[in-house]
Amino acid sequence: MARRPLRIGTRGSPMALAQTGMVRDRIAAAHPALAEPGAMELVVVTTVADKVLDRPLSEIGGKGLFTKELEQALLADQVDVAVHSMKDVETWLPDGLVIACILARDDPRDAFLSPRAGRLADLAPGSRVGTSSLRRGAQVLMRRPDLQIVPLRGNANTRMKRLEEGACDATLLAIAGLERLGLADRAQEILPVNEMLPAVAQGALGIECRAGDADVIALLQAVACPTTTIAVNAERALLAELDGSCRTPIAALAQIDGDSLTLDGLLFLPDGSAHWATHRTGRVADALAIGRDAGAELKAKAGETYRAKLQ
Ligand SMILES: NCc1[nH]cc(CCC(=O)O)c1CC(=O)O
Repeated sequence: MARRPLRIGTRGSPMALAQTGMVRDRIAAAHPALAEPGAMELVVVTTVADKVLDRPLSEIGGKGLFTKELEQALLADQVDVAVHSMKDVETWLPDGLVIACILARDDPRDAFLSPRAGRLADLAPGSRVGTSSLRRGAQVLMRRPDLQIVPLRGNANTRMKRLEEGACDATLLAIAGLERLGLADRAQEILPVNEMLPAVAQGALGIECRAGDADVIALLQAVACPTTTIAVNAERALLAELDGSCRTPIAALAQIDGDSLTLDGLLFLPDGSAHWATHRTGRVADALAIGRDAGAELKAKAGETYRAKLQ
């Protein structure tokens, strides 16, 4: 094959490099020609999220921070594909770019890490839970209003280090990320989804590319997971209905069993003082409509309270 190398854009954090390496290996396994030396090349792109570590994401400008520079590199033809955690991908993509494929989802749940307690329920009253995620903070406070939420920023390795240094008594991280880092053994407890509903698309990786790159889109289909794609698209449809950004604490998880789909969604006030829930079951074929409908239900339920507190 005389084509130039497939340039794979990635963030430079340890987790991003680990997951991009996994994606590259899956592409190589599906396309022997791309497994040849030099046929694929990783291009590390630094994003704002990798630089600004002192303020919560919700204040700096949301999850576009993880993806913007990678998208610019795609549009400027500096890379051919960009690997993302789908959780970090904005609800609306820039013109000219598409998510060409979503890979099989890893465990979507959140893990509890603490040197002080084996379980979230066992933390002493008043303990400091470090998280800058409004979604995680709100759900912790729903169960344990006695705990304190303190900000904790940085990539997963940085957060674990700050936990060890005593910046907080416990933290929560996606188990999928810990697994990719080979650090799943740090998890004291994996929280069930009825206690800690994950972020939209948590645990799923996606590959973005230029909408006109038909060859690239075609070759990526070999690593796509149809079930995960449907589930993630249902969750993203819910998010889109709520105009969700990182400023809006939203959790959603779609699960597929044969022809049937269940979708759970939660919308919170950032301080955990109120929340609204939706639970849907339906047919896989109606996934997008179920997502949109569930989002509309949450919006209607939250109504004025939500608009007044969040806008
Ligand atoms: N916001 C950063 C981020 N984006 C995706 C993951 C986890 C891995 C994934 O969902 O693919 C993480 C870290 C975390 O939340 O613990």
